[in-house]
Amino acid sequence: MSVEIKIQWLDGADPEIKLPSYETAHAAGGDVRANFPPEMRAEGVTLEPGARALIPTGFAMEIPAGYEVQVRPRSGLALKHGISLANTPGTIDADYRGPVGIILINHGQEPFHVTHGERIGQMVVAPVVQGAFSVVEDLTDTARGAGGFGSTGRK
Ligand SMILES: O=c1ccn([C@H]2C[C@H](O)[C@@H](COP(=O)(O)OP(=O)(O)OP(=O)(O)O)O2)c(=O)[nH]1
Repeated sequence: MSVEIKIQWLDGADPEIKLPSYETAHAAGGDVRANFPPEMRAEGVTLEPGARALIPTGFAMEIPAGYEVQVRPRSGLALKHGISLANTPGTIDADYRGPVGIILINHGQEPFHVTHGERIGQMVVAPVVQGAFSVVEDLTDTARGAGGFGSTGRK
């Protein structure tokens, strides 16, 4: 299934850069690209080891109510270069209309150069269920009870 996600290019964005794109027929995530303003296009951004940076996508978006967009790392960049997102998965709310940015972090040992148009993350559209949080005196008993944080061991 698909839902319409409206994209608006922001001032200074390069409209030649592709919109988030599904690279295979059943890809869950659409790859999203760095879209730098004109003054940054030539040099891009270099992330030193341990550094993080907000990388612009160049667009704002309108997600239908009842959905979110999750921004996730790309496994190839993670494996080869240690590049992830500092807040993975990033959450784009349906009522957000500001610039969408990708918070890259370099967990690798080498500087990583982000070029204009490079695919830096992937966007997964997901349904949202809001919780109706309420205070109660007692919670129902379960076999697990308070066991957690490794209580069942490692094997
Ligand atoms: O990787 C991200 C994460 C968030 N956002 C935008 C969309 C999202 O709807 C908004 C707020 O994100 P979030 O709720 O994660 O941030 P917050 O730190 O709780 O800020 P706020 O108080 O504005 O909600 O920022 C991005 O562009 N990229």
